[in-house]
Amino acid sequence: MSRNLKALIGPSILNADLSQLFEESQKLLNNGADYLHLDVMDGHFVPNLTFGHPIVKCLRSKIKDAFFETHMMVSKPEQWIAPMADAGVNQYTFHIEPVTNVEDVCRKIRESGMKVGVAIKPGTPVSEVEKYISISDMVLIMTVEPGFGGQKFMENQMAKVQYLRENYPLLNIEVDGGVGPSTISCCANAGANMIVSGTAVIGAADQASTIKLLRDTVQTAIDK
Ligand SMILES: O=C(CO)[C@@H](O)[C@H](O)COP(=O)(O)O
Ligand SMILES: [Co+2]
Repeated sequence: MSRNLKALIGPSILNADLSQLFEESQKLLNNGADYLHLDVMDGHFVPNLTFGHPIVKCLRSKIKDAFFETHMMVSKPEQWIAPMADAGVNQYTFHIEPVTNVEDVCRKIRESGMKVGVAIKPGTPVSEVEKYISISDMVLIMTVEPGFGGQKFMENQMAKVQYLRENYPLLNIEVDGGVGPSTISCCANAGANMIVSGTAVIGAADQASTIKLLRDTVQTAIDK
């Protein structure tokens, strides 16, 4: 794999104690998280609700320098670009499934100063997202049906990761859903370099060593 790639671990705070959002987030960063993955759900694109830009803005007011990725599980991603940029988001990752003009959304995200992530659900073919790689900074391959933390990792999604890594050696490929110590080798060997992990990190007795294990496994596969 290309040595120019970097293994990055972005814990999801979805299953954390959200009444302590700042403390939980700061703890993850102190324990070595490379970035925070913030799951935004609108109750329409997915059957669950979380939080939006006002909460992200509050978190940003207390955490100045961490990289924030918002995973936008929403039906109208275009609607939240400006508010999320204003809230201090660094990367805006959105699902392409409900969007008719993906190029437009990518351009608007970039113009607002954020990085662009494009995401697909397990049922969406990789060819659907491949079209947008040249105008994106990252592709997210979901390894569960989006909507809830704590689900079982879908190993059959690794074929998509493998295909992308073989064809795009420098692409940032993120996986999200059911990723933890027992599934990380699968992700690393397929070629993912950006790892979202929720329950496995939040619930770990030792967060720092869990984050390190995830990162070391991925970096070792990259350096092979
Ligand atoms: O986007 C999602 C779920 O829709 C994820 O970010 C998960 O919330 C990650 O949590 P685990 O599956 O690792 O518990
Ligand atoms: Co997510």
